[in-house]
Amino acid sequence: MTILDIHDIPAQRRADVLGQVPTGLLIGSWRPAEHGETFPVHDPATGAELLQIADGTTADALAALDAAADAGPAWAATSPRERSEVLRRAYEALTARTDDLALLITLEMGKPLDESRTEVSYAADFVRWYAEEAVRLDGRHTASPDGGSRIITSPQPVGPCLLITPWNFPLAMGTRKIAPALAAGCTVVLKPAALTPLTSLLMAQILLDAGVPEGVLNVITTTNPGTVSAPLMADARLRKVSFTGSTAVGQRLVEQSASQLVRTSMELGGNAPLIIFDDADLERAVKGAVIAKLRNGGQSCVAANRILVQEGIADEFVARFQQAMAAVEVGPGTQPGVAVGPLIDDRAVKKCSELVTDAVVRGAKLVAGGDPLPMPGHFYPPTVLDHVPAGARILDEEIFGPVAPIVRFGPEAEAVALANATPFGLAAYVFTENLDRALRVSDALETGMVGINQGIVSNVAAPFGGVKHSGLGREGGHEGIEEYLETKYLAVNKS
Ligand SMILES: O=CCCCC(=O)O
Repeated sequence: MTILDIHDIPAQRRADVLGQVPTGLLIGSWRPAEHGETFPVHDPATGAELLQIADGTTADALAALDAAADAGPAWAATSPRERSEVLRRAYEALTARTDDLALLITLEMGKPLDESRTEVSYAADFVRWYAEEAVRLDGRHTASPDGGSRIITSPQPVGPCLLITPWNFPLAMGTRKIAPALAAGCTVVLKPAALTPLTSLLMAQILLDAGVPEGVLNVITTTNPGTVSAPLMADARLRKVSFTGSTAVGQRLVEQSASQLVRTSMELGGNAPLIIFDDADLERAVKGAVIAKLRNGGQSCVAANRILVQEGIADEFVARFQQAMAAVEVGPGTQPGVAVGPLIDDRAVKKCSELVTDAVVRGAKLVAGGDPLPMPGHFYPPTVLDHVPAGARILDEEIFGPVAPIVRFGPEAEAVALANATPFGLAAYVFTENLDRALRVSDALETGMVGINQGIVSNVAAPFGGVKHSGLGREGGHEGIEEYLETKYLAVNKS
């Protein structure tokens, strides 16, 4: 591993991009928080304060729902083509601002600039995809079995939505929810994570400039998420909540959804197994394992959390994987050549350290990394643990960092049993050159997504989501817009 020096981008460029971020709340139009309170947003690479922004209250959240509810009927009544064109303009505008948005993502979240650019393109693509889906919504027309009625169905927007997004993909997790909601004719209140709200604020301004009407998109930033979400969940006007984050918070929101029977989409935690069989293409498996582990510094719900390797190939795989992980450059995301930036905060570094120590104490062998880096910011190196025994915490908990625990297995059935031995069920990865095995194992895995011979499943055209404690519903693809639609059925007398 190479640890690069802290080398910042020019102060003027940084000030320019921060100067473009609106610092208020978007409640129809931009406003300060009700009580004028603000909170700081920090750079995880240096700990430096980036900006102070409005700290929203319950009253602000309810005002945002007022704005969304008031704007709802007019937005739902726009033609699909009109909504599509607003979204298409938003896609063009986001793409044109790639450099600004990418720098902002790197400054507040830490990922390397190249990865931030990839996130901007991924995020903008959701907007393009749903601009295209907006004009492809349809229903059915059929006859009742007795021939006495026509049955006509049509999709209707569910109504005002609360969208709660995480810090790890501050732009893409926003557009993955906002774009299908707006395409369906819904209005929204967005609550971004307190650690990374700046990207959402700039994105919101870009969407307004592209023609999203006042009240259709509202943004409440806050350090106290419960004071925003709980009153909205209890309000009969809210019809939908979409959340990406931890399973514990998701469960709380699902409980709260009961009182007003609010529809829920929950994209929650993961514990992805990455399974490598003896018959895998080893080069492809190593490359896939590195990306599945290190994308976003391992801070992703679909990150490979457990690497399961079949005995016959294990020594060779571990040798090559250890070498690839150890060669990765770690440093501030603004530094060229860096592939892994800082973790989001000290707690994340502490968690990685604790999980590694626990595994080693139980008998795992540390073969790369293993200690927080002695530099300012929250840096943890790519780390590989071999022979991790059952019972180690790292096999049961979401790591959210660049640590790869390896478990060796014998027969295929053992791999499937190990993979499924978790309450989570988001993503899994399978590496094998045998098509029958790939499909058989994929069928047996209790997950919403399976990557076959590749370490990335994310794709705007595909339904992203999990089973078991990993959530409810799907985002992306055609399925993603259905989360924001109700079916209305007309019974038309035929006689
Ligand atoms: O933590 C989950 C974010 C998922 C990002 C993606 O790959 O779409």
